[in-house]
Amino acid sequence: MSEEQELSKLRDQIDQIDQQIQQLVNDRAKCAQAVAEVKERYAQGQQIQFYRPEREAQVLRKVMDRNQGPIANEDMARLFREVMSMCLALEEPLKVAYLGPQGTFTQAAALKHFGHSVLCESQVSISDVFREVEAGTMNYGVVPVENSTEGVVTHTLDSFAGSSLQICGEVALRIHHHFLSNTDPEKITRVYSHPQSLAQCRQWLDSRWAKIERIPVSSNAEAARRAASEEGAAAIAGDAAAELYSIKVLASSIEDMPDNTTRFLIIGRDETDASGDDKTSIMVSSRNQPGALYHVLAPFHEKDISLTRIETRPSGVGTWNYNFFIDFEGHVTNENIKEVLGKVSASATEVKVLGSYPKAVL
Ligand SMILES: O=C(O)C(=O)C[C@]1(C(=O)O)C=C[C@@H](O)C=C1
Repeated sequence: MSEEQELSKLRDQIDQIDQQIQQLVNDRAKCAQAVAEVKERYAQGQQIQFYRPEREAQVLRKVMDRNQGPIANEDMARLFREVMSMCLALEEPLKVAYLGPQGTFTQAAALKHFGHSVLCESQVSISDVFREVEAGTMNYGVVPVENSTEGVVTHTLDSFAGSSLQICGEVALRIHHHFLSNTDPEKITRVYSHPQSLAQCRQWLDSRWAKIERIPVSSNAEAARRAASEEGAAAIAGDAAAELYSIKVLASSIEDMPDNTTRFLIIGRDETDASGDDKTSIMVSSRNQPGALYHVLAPFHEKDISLTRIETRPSGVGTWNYNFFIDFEGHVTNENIKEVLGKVSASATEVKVLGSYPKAVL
């Protein structure tokens, strides 16, 4: 057989398989439409929850568990992420608010979590994301909460104190920063970026661009926007911003820590059912007395529950009063978690469950 003949035979096979995949994807979409009809039929005047974070996590975990390759587990899960996103859009086109502007890592996190068939709308501040979701103008919101190099995003944690919103998911995103400019490198006099990104690339800048001015701006996307149009300016930003503002990548992945990762939270108005592999976030206000944190944490140790994060923030009430933000493994409906929370409540002035949600799959 000639090369031409061999290729033609294989391409015929690919055409047939594509036809089957297409048919099956549409069959799946029809099932999702039928699911929507059932949800509507049983709604009884209640707000219908078309988006089901726990089910989506289960579907993606199954995809990864049964995957045999040669396509990598994560790549296969991303494909199904998009299929499910399209199916959900047939049930209800979701509106998702994110900390903008366009081209930020938070937008990338929103798309990674929900897939590309949702309507993403950028917001100016974290408070605006909370407000839009609380008001019901947007179905869900995406906000950054912590970075592996720079630590916690305090504004996000503080916003939970006065909000009724629930965390219904988390996304982790590897953050790659690039040094961008459309100017001749010899003529670069300043670099714009968000303060956290400047900090995350400090050593790289010190060693290569020690003499240029570092100018903090409100977002990396804003940095790229300015650098794209200003002579002598550079920006530190990610792929999406570089693409959006057509700005050249002079050096890529310049972050000081190679595993630089940011974690984002998905916030919504509803509680999420258990998916089988969940996390819970709580906020504990405690009395200003010796051993306060010990009494809050001891019940977790007694029940052998893994804490994944703990942050302390001034409560804003009186002086030297604190809120502890604690993340741990498990779902509020698990019996052992209920017991632990009962004990924590006994030693605290307030325990607020910020949400139980599936651990990030992708
Ligand atoms: O199982 C459901 O409740 C569905 O609506 C179906 C489906 C899916 O496509 O698999 C779609 C959206 C939900 O977020 C979860 C899953």
